[in-house]
Amino acid sequence: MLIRNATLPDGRERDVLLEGETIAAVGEDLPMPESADERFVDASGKRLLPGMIDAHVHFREPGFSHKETWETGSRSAAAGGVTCVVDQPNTDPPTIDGAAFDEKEKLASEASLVDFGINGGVTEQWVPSALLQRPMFALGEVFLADSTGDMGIDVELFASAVKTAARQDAVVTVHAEDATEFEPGAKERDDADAWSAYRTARAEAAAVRAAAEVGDRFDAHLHVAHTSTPEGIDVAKDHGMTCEVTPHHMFLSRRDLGDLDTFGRMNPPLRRERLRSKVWERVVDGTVDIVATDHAPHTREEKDASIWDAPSGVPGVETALPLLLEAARNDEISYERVRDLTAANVADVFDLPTKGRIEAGMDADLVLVDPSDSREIRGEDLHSKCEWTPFEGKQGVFPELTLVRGEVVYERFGPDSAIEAAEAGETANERFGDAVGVNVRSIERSPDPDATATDTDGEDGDDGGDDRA
Ligand SMILES: NC(=O)N[C@@H](CC(=O)O)C(=O)O
Ligand SMILES: [Zn+2]
Ligand SMILES: [Zn+2]
Repeated sequence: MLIRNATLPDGRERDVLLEGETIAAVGEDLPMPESADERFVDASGKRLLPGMIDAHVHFREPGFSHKETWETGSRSAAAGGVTCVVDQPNTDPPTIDGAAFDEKEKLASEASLVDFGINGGVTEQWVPSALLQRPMFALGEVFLADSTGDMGIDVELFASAVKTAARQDAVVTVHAEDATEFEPGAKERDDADAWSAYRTARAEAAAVRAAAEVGDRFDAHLHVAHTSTPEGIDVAKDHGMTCEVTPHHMFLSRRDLGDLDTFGRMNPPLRRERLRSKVWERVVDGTVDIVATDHAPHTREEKDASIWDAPSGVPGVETALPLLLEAARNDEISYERVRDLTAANVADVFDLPTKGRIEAGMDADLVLVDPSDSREIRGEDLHSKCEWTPFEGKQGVFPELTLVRGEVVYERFGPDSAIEAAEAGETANERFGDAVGVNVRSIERSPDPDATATDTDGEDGDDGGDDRA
């Protein structure tokens, strides 16, 4: 494929030539393809970005396929310009041992339209040696307070997990809320804002501080998931941790709960508008490392309950890049910053040397958008199983074309897309032969074979069940 005259995030206009799964060349006036099998895309006036790497999704399989599946979640990702996702461990069974990891990896390999990583989780029953022997993306999200799945753990188990991960150079991603800082008085209320009043902003900063202490002790790479407050972000960065921000904490606040009602319940919760705007400042100015969606779908029926009974979490994988591109189109953030937050920095934080940039030799994970084509976001147009969005009515710039390692996985106007295949009742595998998605840790991503060594000072045994931490 030759993509001609695309505007790159830094504003240069270039041709991009793809060969197989990789970007073969980025240059000016590259020769037209000779073979009729090769495709030519005129990208004049359009923006080409590296595909988003979403380091935080909950695709719900195995266990909760009524909420989302690898097929529907990855379809939603592809349509939103996300070419690689990282799945979190609060499934059923939870991804805490070898068998659960293998089961999830099989499901993802068979159905995912986009590349993926699978995280390993930590509970009293986790089997660290089995997880670390596998192509696990990172450890996490490790829950310092209960969220969906009730996988909250105490600080001692957290410290032991961080110690184990640090010895193997695995990143640990942390859900940082400290339940001892929640506000029990809020439980008297039953309006949707009570959730935000209950799970306080100070609970985040306290947990980030506690995590930082543990991280320092073991010289570990800690990454704080879904930071939602300026203080949480600042504490994380002051302690040398990396951090992510979700689209809902960038673009929504407690003011929106009047409309969202219980559909706006998530962990950490929406914050005051004053805090939201300071979070956004830190996204724009480069303090925040990455944007990750925490795509956490639940059905309408499940969300339509009292604020204390509704499950926590909102979908977001399909709307994150479109919302950021809308902000870029309105000069609220630069395209380069969008590239860094959604791709380049993610590849750096999680060490994915062939992803996140449009350069010769990199994976051909690409998104083409027409910046003048801003559309209203409507839940019914999205491809996730949950069919609703907290961003209903906002504007977004959606992809025209999404490629994963050179393969078209989404094309808005063309027939050659996996989404069309799905809509015609074909699976992605039927349309493309082999599955498109590949576990990014299992394909030549680990330059140092010792980095995945299994021996951890003899403390953890084989792939057995008798080595629980
Ligand atoms: N964010 C949420 O509110 N919910 C997530 C879990 C999580 O990320 O804490 C979910 O899996 O539903
Ligand atoms: Zn979380
Ligand atoms: Zn999450």
